[in-house]
Amino acid sequence: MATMLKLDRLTKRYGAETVLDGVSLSVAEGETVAIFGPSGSGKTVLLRLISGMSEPEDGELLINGRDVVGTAPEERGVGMAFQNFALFPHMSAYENIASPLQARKSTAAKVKEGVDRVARLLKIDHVLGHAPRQLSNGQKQRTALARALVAAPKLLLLDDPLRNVDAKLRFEMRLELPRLLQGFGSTVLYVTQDYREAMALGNRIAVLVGGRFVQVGNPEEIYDRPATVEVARLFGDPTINLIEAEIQAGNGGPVAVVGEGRLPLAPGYDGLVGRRAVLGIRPEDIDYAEPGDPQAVPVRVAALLPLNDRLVRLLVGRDGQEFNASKDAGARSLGEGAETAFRAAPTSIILFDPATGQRIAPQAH
Ligand SMILES: Nc1ncnc2c1ncn2[C@@H]1O[C@H](COP(=O)(O)OP(=O)(O)OP(=O)(O)O)[C@@H](O)[C@H]1O
Repeated sequence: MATMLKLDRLTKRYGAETVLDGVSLSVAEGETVAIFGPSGSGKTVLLRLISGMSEPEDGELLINGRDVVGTAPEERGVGMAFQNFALFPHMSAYENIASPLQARKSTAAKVKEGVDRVARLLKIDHVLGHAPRQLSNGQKQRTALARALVAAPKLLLLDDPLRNVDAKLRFEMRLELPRLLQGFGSTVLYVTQDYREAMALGNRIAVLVGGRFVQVGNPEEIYDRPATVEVARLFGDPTINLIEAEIQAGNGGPVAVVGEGRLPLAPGYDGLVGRRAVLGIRPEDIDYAEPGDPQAVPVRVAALLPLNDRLVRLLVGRDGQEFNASKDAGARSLGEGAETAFRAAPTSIILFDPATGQRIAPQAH
């Protein structure tokens, strides 16, 4: 598939601060890549460089094979929608959406056809006559999105477009948007601070931390095999459990010593025996065992916390170490104060180097 966007060692500085530190990324035509990272990591700056609103200090930026550094924004064929909606207040929703087509001097009939089509898709066709102040936040956000989509740009940049909408609409849009974007055939860069949104919308996710891509991969890859402890912590709610432990040789293979318990590891980790590692165990991967089970970690249920549709148990080991567990306890009665033990399927345990934070891949067996 053709490459629509290519960033090569793109660097942006503001004074002494390097905000983007040599980022490289190739995006295929028709692909949606979610740019995900914490606040201040450089996501908006990156979109501004691609759109031409600012210029890099170093590196290359190609759109459709053409080097666009130094070219005007309107020559780049890029559409944008931002988190703050930025609608023209004195124009109706219809006129707002129509403005990019009118700027191209399309005929009135073509403009109407284009606006009606996106408005229907985004379910705002009944409010096209309203001024922005007469629209709900969700409708404003959809109007801004419609305006970005109407000109069918080859490359669409969306900067956290759902940040300011309520939770219910955000949930709906998370489900709807991928289909919608696909329908337009655009290549999309989608900036978000919400890992769920990144996972739902991105064919791939580029994780931006401190102006660098720390991992680029598909959602499953990043969730199951995070490149670093930092990436592991950014994905998942409750946050992944991180436990530093010594690796020893057990009867059937390597085990991690956690408090008074032992957790069996995948056989590919037997090269780590005698070393320390950070274990990453996702709350949904924690299973329960009998309190005396030698292949589990004895804990007490310290608290029960409802989270969305689940119940999260805060487990405390004998040495005071805390763990979050979100799996259903099945027939076990694990109320507050219950004594139990936990285990996790060896293949679900992710290991990291305690010094560098990098993931340690299991060796093939
Ligand atoms: N025009 C500017 N002048 C100086 N510094 C800037 C400018 N624009 C951005 N920065 C700095 O660049 C860094 C990255 O900002 P950016 O807006 O890209 O973050 P972000 O990842 O989009 O964050 P958020 O998710 O909160 O929107 C910040 O430290 C910010 O202060």
